[in-house]
Amino acid sequence: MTHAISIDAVSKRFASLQALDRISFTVEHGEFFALLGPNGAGKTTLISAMAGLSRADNGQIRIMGHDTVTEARDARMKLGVVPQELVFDPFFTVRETLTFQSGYFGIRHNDAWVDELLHKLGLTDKANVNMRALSGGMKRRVMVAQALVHRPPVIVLDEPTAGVDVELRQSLWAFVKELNAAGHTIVLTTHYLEEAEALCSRIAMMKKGRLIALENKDTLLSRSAAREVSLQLSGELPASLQPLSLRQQDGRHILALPDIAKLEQVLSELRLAAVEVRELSVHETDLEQVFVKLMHGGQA
Ligand SMILES: Nc1ncnc2c1ncn2[C@@H]1O[C@H](COP(=O)(O)OP(=O)(O)OP(=O)(O)O)[C@@H](O)[C@H]1O
Repeated sequence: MTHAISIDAVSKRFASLQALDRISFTVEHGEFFALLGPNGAGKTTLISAMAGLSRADNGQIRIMGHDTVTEARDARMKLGVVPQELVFDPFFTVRETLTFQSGYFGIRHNDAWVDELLHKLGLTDKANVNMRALSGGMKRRVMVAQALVHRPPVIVLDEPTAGVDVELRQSLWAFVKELNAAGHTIVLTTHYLEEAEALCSRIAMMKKGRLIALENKDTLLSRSAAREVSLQLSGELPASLQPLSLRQQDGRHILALPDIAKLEQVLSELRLAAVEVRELSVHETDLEQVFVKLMHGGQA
């Protein structure tokens, strides 16, 4: 039984920097998988190796069973990568860009699928506009379309929502969810835990070239209170909220917020007790801390 993606002991070094250090994991067919990590963790380097754009020093990567080095073309045909950077030829129209990309994969007469992609990504009325005349968000959509011209079963999105407005973010996720529901395997890299939480079933965390954790989302969430609410109050914290209290800090009460809906309950308990909220802020627990604590067996 092949995996959608299999990464086995992959290492890569740039001069003295160990960008990937014996990374191993698999992604199953139809999975929605998140790859998280701070800047410089090695996510993009790993994606480049998956796409055959760069070569690992050691180890093996297979896409739908095809080795990215010895069966590079087959592996590439099975994979669509939405790059982090906007890479395009400014003089081509959107349709030309997608038609050329189809040609790159040896696909002719791809108009019906290109039309469908344009439609799904809200680009139909931009089909004949030059790339350079598009807004950043529109260019980002073309990057997504470009990654899909060859109908790849495995799709990797490298921080597709960085610098993207809320509306595009939502429509992009709706589209990616649709692709996943249709059976595509999705790998998403992001800095945002919330995005990974909302979309993915498993979450991997990289740091300094290493895979430091790999968890089912539900396991991860059940083992960590990922959010906290900090409250400055006019009076005492009501007894009913004591169980949520984590600590007091600079005159503020810090409460655990297992899910955002709990905030409503916190506020209504305060109202009932006639305690006024002078200041309120919600913080994400740093994901890295969550993972590191999990790895060391502690509670986050
Ligand atoms: N071509 C290269 N030459 C030298 N060093 C490189 C090269 N490409 C990446 N690196 C280095 O490898 C490390 C991993 O970079 P990479 O871009 O893979 O991280 P990332 O996890 O994708 O980060 P980000 O979230 O910022 O995109 C970084 O320290 C980076 O500077």
